[in-house]
Amino acid sequence: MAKFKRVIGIVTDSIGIGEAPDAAKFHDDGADTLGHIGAFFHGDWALPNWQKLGLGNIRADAPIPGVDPIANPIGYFGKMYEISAGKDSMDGHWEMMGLPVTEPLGFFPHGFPEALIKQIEDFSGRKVIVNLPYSGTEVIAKYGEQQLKTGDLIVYTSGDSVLQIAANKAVIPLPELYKICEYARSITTDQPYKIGRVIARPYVGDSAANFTRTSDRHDYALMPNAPTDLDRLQAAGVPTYGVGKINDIFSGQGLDDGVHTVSNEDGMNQTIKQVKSARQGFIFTNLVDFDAMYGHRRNAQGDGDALMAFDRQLGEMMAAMQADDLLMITSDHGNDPTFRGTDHTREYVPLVVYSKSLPGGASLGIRSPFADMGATILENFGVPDAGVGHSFLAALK
Ligand SMILES: O=P(O)(O)O[C@H]1O[C@H](CO)[C@@H](O)[C@H]1O
Ligand SMILES: [Mn+2]
Ligand SMILES: [Mn+2]
Repeated sequence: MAKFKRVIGIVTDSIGIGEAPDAAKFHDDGADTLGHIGAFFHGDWALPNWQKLGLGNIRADAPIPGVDPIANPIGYFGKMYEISAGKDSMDGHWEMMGLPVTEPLGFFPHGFPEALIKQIEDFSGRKVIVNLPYSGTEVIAKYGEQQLKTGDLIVYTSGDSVLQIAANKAVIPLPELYKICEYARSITTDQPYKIGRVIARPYVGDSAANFTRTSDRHDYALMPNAPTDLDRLQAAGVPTYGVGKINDIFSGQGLDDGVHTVSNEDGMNQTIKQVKSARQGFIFTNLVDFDAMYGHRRNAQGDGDALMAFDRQLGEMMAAMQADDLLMITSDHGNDPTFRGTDHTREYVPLVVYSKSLPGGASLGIRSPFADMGATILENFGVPDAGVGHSFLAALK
């Protein structure tokens, strides 16, 4: 019988806790999302609920300003580093679920090859402009007015394996944008492209001053190339439920059901709603605002405010939890809002684990790969794992 009837896994997307052992390989040495947000606030901010679970105890040697270690955390705490070739959301989430991404995904720092662009132009009947790495808000501010006049497609990428198409809904209706993205997805799945995600980036507005991206963004990810822990749970009859971007990241594979969300607040409300319901099994939640609204925008104030808002909802969630619930909070990569550039940063991710029926107070140490999370969930539900991760279930005592 499962030790915990329900496991709730929350990914605070892009909240790293200091440079990973291989950060230099990614030119990310010195990155520290949580530490630098704390420093930005001069310690004058607070994450009291997360801190109670042990967030500040993860690196007592180099405390996060404003989130000090405490004497008796009620949760278990540690940090993890990933072994995947990249530092994108897919790498992080797939690795959590037992499938590290070892073959690097296609990465096009100078834009996509002409032949691919031509295929997209031929299919859509529209011209492609930009075709360079860009911040998504900057690219529409710069080229959105041109798009309004011409109906051209704004194609851009980033430091991740992504092909993104920005389209003003007034000139390129949403169904058409989705169709073009589905087509782009279908031709970039295999080598020589093997692009992690094609992303539809709709926005509204009639001038650079008011262009605003909308929440009907859609990610078309590669299908997992092997079974993940979600598939293993599902095959064993353990219910699986995704909140937010989870369904997109796994292309729905291994998920029984789920809900898309419009914000972190909505994501937490949806998760709390499930916790208050009779649902059992694994609830997997992604909170993407930290990443999309603040990390990539290099907005430390916004990131910190969003973390404090999350912490308040975390308090609500802890109050709603039952004795046989297990909560895990972690992240998929870093995105230091004080770092150069606008890309993800290769960092450790925090791990805190909590249940009302456990005493807490112990360290889970430095763990790798992220698959330790999935292995623990599988062991809890009595499902054999693939041997990639190492379960820490026995340490929860
Ligand atoms: O700058 P925007 O459009 O937010 O895009 C960012 O979001 C993408 C996927 O989450 C990242 O690869 C980065 O490019
Ligand atoms: Mn992410
Ligand atoms: Mn991102």
